[in-house]
Amino acid sequence: MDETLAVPAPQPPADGSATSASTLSGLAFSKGHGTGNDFVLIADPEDSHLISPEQVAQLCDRHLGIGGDGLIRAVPSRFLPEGRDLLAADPAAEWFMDYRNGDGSLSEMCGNGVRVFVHFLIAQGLVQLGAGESLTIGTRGGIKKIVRTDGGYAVDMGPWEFIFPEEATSKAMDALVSAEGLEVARPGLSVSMGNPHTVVALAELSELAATQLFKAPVVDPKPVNGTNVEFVVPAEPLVHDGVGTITMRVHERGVGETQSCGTGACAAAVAIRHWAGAGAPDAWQVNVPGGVVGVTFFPGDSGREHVELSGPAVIVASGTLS
Ligand SMILES: N[C@@H](CCC[C@H](N)C(=O)O)C(=O)O
Repeated sequence: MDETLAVPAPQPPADGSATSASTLSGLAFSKGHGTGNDFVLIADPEDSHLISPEQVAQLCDRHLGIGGDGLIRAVPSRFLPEGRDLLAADPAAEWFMDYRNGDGSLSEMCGNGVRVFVHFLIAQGLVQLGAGESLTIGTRGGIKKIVRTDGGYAVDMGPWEFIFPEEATSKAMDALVSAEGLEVARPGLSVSMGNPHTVVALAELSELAATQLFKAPVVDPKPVNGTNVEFVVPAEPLVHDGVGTITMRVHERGVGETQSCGTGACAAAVAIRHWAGAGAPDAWQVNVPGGVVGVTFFPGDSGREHVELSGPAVIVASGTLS
């Protein structure tokens, strides 16, 4: 489907806090998603659209705006200081994914967003990418390499790391996590995929369904910049034909519950594999409310283990802000 939507342009707040933001009226946008994690997408090849956090929140509002879990601005890396640093390391990283959460806050990384971002660049005619070809882009979480596959895109998300490595290795947990619907606090393990995650394993799918994620779970202690929280149920048996399967729901920092979280799926696979111990597989299928993503661990060229995230990307509609 590709249709034109007319959505009122967000107004700068009355207190003048966004007076430097350019007017968004007439701005072209698209709406896309990756396994139900949905984004407002804006192409800004001249870096001429300063979109304030308040405007991001208005555009992502599901009642008063277009609606989305986040907003992605596609901007040439050369226009941003963080992009210029990446270009110095790899001149191929011409395009930068300027990602914001639905509340306007910045995040370092968005795994589903990367796939949708590349699909958007192709749909806009800003890059050409055939099946099996790869593209390098810049993000606040560093340079990412993406391969176009038959069913979507596979992204080298780079290395994972434990946020509290001593606790992760000595106790296999580093936090207690409480959420509405869970009677007692559960152990969590915090993993960075560039952005922070805390993963909690539950025993049953019925327990996962009973967990209420309309409020942010309480994580104690919390990673310093806050955290996304994944509740995960391992399949029984965990591994089939060399692939581990897990089912996940997520509460995202700066958003709320979403249908999917790519970095969260990677973090969940890291934690469950750690808990499963020696012999756990390197290939994982992660079932989320919005679909299925794949996670694979492989030796990266940085000398550390990298994580590949694979899944679909869809552009739903394109339009102009009225
Ligand atoms: N949905 C994303 C993650 C988006 C950022 C996250 N809310 C954060 O604040 O870190 C994904 O697919 O990874």
